[in-house]
Amino acid sequence: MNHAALHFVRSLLFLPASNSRAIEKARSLSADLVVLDLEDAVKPEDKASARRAAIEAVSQGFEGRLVAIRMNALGSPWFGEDVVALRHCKASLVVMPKIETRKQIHDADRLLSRPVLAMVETPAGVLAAAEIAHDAAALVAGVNDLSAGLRIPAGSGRAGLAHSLQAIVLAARAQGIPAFDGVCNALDDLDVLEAECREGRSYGFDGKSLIHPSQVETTNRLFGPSEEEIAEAERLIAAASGGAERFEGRMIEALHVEQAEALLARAHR
Ligand SMILES: CC(C)(COP(=O)(O)OP(=O)(O)OC[C@H]1O[C@@H](n2cnc3c(N)ncnc32)[C@H](O)[C@@H]1OP(=O)(O)O)[C@@H](O)C(=O)NCCC(=O)NCCSC(=O)C[C@H](O)C(=O)O
Ligand SMILES: [Mg+2]
Repeated sequence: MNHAALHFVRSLLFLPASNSRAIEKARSLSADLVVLDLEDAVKPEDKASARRAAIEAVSQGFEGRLVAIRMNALGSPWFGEDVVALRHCKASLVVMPKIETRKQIHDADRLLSRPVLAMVETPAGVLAAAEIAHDAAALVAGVNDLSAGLRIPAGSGRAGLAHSLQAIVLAARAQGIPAFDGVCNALDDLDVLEAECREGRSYGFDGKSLIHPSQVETTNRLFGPSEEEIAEAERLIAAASGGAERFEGRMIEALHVEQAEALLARAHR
């Protein structure tokens, strides 16, 4: 399912819907999409109050920015009540964790009547990503669950995730939907975040999932076109005359003009 505004999202800020201060803080931040979490960030005893808080928060609006609610997983004790509550709430988007089949998204889409972002965060989910992407509004990598599922030792970096992350981008691109990288757990080291943003963008991700306000600026900057990229795109469009030709020491064709135009549209947005 296509949801146009999602194509311009660089930053998805997750926060526990049980944390009222974080909800208030998120209203003043420049995250492109705020995700109010009902799943892993919320303790079992707080699930019901977090659900009420999330619904109340979206009913108040979010200063014009996109807002989603991440439900509890299918098969969890809270899924049914989440569905009932979300059906009538004002969240424009829903995030579903631990998706492993296309049917799960298809059914949820019908039940909830709004676009569903599918989190791909299990080995089975990665293997089914190409199918899931048919009915999802976007794919979101869940790197914490995926690392656990793949038995990647803690602290060993993202090398072991590369194949899965690239499979997620490939699946999303094949269906023309956005793909978002997973979170960076390092809260106090923006160099680690910056390296992850650069790597994620080099894989083709459109943006990244975040867990703290301090991560928003870096992510928006690195997933948005830079001044240099914008200037180069403008020069390329001005110089291009049709087929294959030389431009600043490299070969360009019509597809490079299309890429430059897409980059300028993203920058303008
Ligand atoms: C990680 C945290 C628990 C850290 O909390 P804490 O140390 O208390 O934060 P600070 O004191 O630095 O907070 C400063 C102020 O900023 C607000 N804040 C903190 N985090 C957020 C946020 N995410 N969004 C908005 N505002 C936030 C605090 O309220 C403070 O405000 P104030 O009191 O007014 O000064 C915490 O950052 C946190 O809970 N982060 C989000 C965790 C989360 O949502 N996790 C679930 C998604 S991640 C995931 O699992 C993805 C996937 O499923 C996977 O498997 O990978
Ligand atoms: Mg997860």
